Amino acid sequence: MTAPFATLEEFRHVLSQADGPDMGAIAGARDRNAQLTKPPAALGRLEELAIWYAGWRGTDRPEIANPQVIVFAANHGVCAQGVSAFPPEVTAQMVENFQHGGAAVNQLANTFGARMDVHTLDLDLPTQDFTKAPAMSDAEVVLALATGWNAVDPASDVLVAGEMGIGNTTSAAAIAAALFGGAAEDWVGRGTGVDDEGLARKTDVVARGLALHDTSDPLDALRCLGGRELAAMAGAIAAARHHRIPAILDGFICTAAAAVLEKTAEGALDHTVAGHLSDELAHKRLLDALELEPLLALRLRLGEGSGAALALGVLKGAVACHSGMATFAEAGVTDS
Ligand SMILES: O=C(O)c1ccc[n+]([C@@H]2O[C@H](COP(=O)([O-])O)[C@@H](O)[C@H]2O)c1
Ligand SMILES: Cc1cc2nc[nH]c2cc1C
Repeated sequence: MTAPFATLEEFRHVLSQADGPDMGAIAGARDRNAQLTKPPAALGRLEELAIWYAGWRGTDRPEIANPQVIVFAANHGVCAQGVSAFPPEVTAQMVENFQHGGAAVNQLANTFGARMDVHTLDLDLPTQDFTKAPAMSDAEVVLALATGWNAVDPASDVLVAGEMGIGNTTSAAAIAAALFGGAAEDWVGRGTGVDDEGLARKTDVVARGLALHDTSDPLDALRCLGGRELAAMAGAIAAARHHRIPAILDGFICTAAAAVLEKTAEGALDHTVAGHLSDELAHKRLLDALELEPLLALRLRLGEGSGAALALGVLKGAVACHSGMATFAEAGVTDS
């Protein structure tokens, strides 16, 4: 499928046109939920999840049969500043690992019955170092958004957008600071595990990036501070909305990319749920700013879509209960 935008302004327009959920399906799902063989609200958040899912799928009794995990990989010019515990070549090496099924996310996607696709975005062409120049041109960021958009299978029924990109927690911290304000140190964390010196360098890099660029427009924040994989995740999450495919957000980098959409068009993340709380320090701040409550908190800080893939298991459980359980009448169980 070809992305319905060729410029940032057209992308903005697409976001502004997004439809809401099917209110009839939500009402039907609420009604069904009330008849299932359990005390009222005994399945807690699973009940809300199933009703939310039903609304986006447009049926009161949905199924999850075709979840799609997509991992987007890209490289970052800002790595030259010494902001990661690992060298940039690890990005391409991990892509090979994904392709051979050897990464954590391969196992999690398999465990929860998801197809997994890997998309590289010009790995040999890192973005510009954002302390010196905008990370991407208009054309580059639009191309990355479109790559993400086009990667989504319209026939899938859940999207997990994950990423791999050495240096990208620096990019995500800078974007989060540009979108929500606060100081660089509020948003910078240890990523793959930088030491105290590395953390101080990273904080300075983010502060310099924020000082250099006019990021009052969220899409400019993405272009000037982002990476191609962040733009691709934003494009994929926007495409999911277009196709009425609920999406599960992953960790700090994925949430920063998604936040660009919400800041561009309020409500743009209504079809998403926060899969987990990452151990990257500022993820909590970012989720709070977006008023998102994560499904899981397992101290993961891996990326790749791993936390969201685990949360897919929770969502599948919620939908299976909702659509598969018997009603009080069907089971002959006495209602209250
Ligand atoms: O998802 C997260 O919250 C997360 C937190 C810390 C690190 N990561 C992963 O680690 C890489 C970025 O870390 P860094 O230190 O190179 O900026 C990138 O490949 C991410 O997938 C991911
Ligand atoms: C080994 C490794 C695997 C990853 N997966 C996502 N980010 C990563 C970063 C590193 C360094």
